[in-house]
Amino acid sequence: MRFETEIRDTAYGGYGIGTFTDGRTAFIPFAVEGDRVVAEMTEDKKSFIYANLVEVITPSAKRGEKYCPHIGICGGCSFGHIDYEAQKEIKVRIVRQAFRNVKCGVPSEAVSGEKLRYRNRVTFKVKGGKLGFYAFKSRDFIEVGDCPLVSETLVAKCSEFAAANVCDEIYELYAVENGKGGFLASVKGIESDDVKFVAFDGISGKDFVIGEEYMELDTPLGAVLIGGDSFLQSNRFLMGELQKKAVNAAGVNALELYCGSGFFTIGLADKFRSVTAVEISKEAIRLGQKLELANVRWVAGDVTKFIKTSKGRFDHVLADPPRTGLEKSVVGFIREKKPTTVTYVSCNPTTLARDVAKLQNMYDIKDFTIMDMFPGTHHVECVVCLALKS
Ligand SMILES: C[S@@+](CC[C@H](N)C(=O)[O-])C[C@H]1O[C@@H](n2cnc3c(N)ncnc32)[C@H](O)[C@@H]1O
Repeated sequence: MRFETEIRDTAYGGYGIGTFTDGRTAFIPFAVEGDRVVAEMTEDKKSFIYANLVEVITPSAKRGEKYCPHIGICGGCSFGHIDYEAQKEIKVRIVRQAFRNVKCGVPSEAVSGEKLRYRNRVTFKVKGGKLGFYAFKSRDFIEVGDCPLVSETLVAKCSEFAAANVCDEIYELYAVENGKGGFLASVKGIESDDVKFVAFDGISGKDFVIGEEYMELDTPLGAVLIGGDSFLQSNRFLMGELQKKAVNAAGVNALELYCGSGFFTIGLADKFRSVTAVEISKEAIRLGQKLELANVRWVAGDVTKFIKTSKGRFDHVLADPPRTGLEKSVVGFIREKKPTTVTYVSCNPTTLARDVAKLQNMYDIKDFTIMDMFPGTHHVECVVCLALKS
């Protein structure tokens, strides 16, 4: 069913918020506050609805120049239709809304860098030798050839790879670069055994590894190692600033939870007498160990299991969990261990605010930074530094 509505707000997830004919809230992707639009209901969720954007009748002043012909179709750029200054303003507001029940000052601006070509890692879908993505909320392959969020060298390398590894099935190509000519990739979802993968510096798949397994990434705090499969901060222009912000602490014993292959650990190792770094990915831990940091104990395992047996005393905890945030037991562990300082790095303001709220009667927020690590999308990174109340 089609309806016309004014877009009054923009939600986390990148949806414009309008009103359905019966007064219920309508979430409309690729619409932005200030638009007047025609939309079509796609999902009835009882208390609200989802709708597709059919036509923009009056465009909002917050609409921006289209930097890619696939905006509005591709599932990648949920904020791609919005002017960049407005994107940042909306993200800051979303963080402030998430923290409305937490007593603390939330910054009024986001730290930002380049808005295009910032990504040093990407997951393309590849079909018939062509690069693409899935369309928004679907499994329909759309050929893109390029993605303006991804560095030109990485796109070129992925195109070369796709052309050399033609397959009728869609496969997923995850690729990373280190900015000094190194590339690694992993491929997934191949149903045919006939394809022999070639043409990359290092590539891993379900049952094979060809070439290099890892490479060095230079960071302001030293070189770390990254694999074709392990987590890597994806904004090459801002990752250094994030790293310095996250390790801005000092003391005796630090505990780092969700440490990946050591992007923050190298900084903590300089500032603390001992560091315990916990991560579920064995590959990432193996790469961390290769850094040979004498005062770091690497623990491969689930954080929730680690805290059950940990007897250590820590004066600092750094946590950088996935979007789901900290498990209840991890928040409980921090409350029980009472480290003097806690740094929480998060890519989801909702779970961040939920967890900080549970710590706020014991901790003061000493520093809060919002970083726009993901221009063109609704995602936003925050670093919150907490200090134990005296
Ligand atoms: C946002 S990434 C941060 C990685 C690292 N701090 C960095 O900047 O490269 C989150 C990490 O948590 C790890 N992880 C997810 N669930 C976990 C769990 N239950 N226990 C331990 N590590 C986990 C993931 O493998 C991933 O490396």
